Amino acid sequence: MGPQADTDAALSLKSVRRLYGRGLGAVTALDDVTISFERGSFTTVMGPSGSGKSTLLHCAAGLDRPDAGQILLDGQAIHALDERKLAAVRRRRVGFIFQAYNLLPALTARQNVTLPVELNGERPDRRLVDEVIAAVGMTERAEHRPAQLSGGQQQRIAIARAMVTRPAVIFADEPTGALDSQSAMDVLQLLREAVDRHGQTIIMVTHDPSAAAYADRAVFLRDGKLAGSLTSPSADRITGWTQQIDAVLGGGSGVAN
Ligand SMILES: Nc1ncnc2c1ncn2[C@@H]1O[C@H](COP(=O)(O)OP(=O)(O)OP(=O)(O)O)[C@@H](O)[C@H]1O
Repeated sequence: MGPQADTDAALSLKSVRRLYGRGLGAVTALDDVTISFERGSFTTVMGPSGSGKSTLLHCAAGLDRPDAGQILLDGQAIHALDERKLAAVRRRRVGFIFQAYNLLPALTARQNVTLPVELNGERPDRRLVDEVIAAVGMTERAEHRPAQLSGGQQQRIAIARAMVTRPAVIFADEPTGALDSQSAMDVLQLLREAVDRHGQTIIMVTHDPSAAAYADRAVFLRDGKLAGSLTSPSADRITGWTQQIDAVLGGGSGVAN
């Protein structure tokens, strides 16, 4: 990549640094990170606890601001925006999927899906809402409230909610961390379909090599730096790669926990 961030990518970070605290206690959570995410690609971000995965996600999604560097989201420079403009970026250009689903308990599944559209001051397009609810296999249960749904079903609704604004990037933070293995596979398959059928761009943090194997690329962070990447990663290759960098750099990576 040249000296500028990649304007064609869905998301591009150039020399991004994020420091927490000052003086002797300062922590460099992101240390000169340069990386691009192509449109319509599925990337997983891996690395040991404290390596900077959440900080990367938060800076890239406009939830946090870097101390240095550039971040282009859907071609827009977001690294220097004020809080009001960043909030607009979060509402319109990104979708979020969290480990704890984060659905509103008083709303039905369908109302949870339409909420981001309404928060943007727009009227939900019924056909699009039906389409995303059908895409996650929740048509039959769309009028249920979250408490009446299993964890896997709640996460499917969270995926529909993330897709409904047709964001440039969906960020998923350990989306299968609270699910049994069958529900986890269903959710990962849905994320894969969002990329393959709908051209969605997804960036997912996970510790689980078998979840990471659904992605097109796995990138590894270590001490706030990019430590390498694998394309078309299999769970075995991810585990092997992790053992290799541990052997070179020393210490446990925690990736396979
Ligand atoms: N608000 C904060 N204030 C101070 N230090 C922070 C803050 N947030 C993160 N850090 C530090 O920055 C580093 C990176 O943290 P981050 O949460 O990004 O790691 P992570 O890879 O997501 O870890 P985990 O897998 O445990 O969630 C860690 O050393 C962490 O302690």
